[in-house]
Amino acid sequence: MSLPIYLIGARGCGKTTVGQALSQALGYAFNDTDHYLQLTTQRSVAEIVASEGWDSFRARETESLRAVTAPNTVIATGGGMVLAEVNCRFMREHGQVIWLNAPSDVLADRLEHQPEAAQRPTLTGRPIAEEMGDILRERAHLYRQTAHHEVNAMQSPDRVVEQILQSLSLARAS
Ligand SMILES: Nc1ncnc2c1ncn2[C@@H]1O[C@H](COP(=O)(O)OP(=O)(O)O)[C@@H](O)[C@H]1O
Ligand SMILES: O=C(O)C1=C[C@@H](OP(=O)(O)O)[C@@H](O)[C@H](O)C1
Ligand SMILES: [Mg+2]
Repeated sequence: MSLPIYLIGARGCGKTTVGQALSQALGYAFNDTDHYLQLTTQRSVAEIVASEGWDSFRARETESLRAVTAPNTVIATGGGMVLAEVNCRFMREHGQVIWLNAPSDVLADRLEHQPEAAQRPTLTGRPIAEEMGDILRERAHLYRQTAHHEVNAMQSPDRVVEQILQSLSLARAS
């Protein structure tokens, strides 16, 4: 039995994409807190936020984190998971936490190509490039202090997976 692996980081850093590939590489299950929420509520993130507001979405997100936590599982979290200290503590106590780090211009570029508006309603009302700059300024310290390992997310998904595996095996060996 191995501890769950949590992927954290801002929108567009690749948590969902890399998480699926990492789970296959390890032979683990895969889960995603946003997918879990969509499945259990039958609503998109945008619909939940529009009808209940962000505070309610954040409360549901905390419940999802607990619900999807299981051994031998890779868990892609939503970008705002670290906003609640209780979530940060929970992830550090229950598994290995990996931060997929990329600069705001790279994130904005990915999100402009693949906005997935139902999954990512605006956080600030500002244009995406400015929004991602604001978000990283606000959250970078939370990602940094919550993560056991930081990985450069500006590489191909396969390379990111390799780097994560390397970080985890080095951690096990030491
Ligand atoms: N390492 C990567 N290199 C290039 N594009 C990526 C990478 N990881 C993810 N993407 C692309 O960026 C977008 C957001 O990826 P996603 O996995 O949904 O990110 P997150 O779950 O962190 O918001 C998708 O279009 C995806 O194909
Ligand atoms: O950064 C955020 O606050 C959010 C990121 C989204 O997930 P991804 O990071 O998977 O896009 C989703 O949870 C929601 O729109 C809020
Ligand atoms: Mg995602």
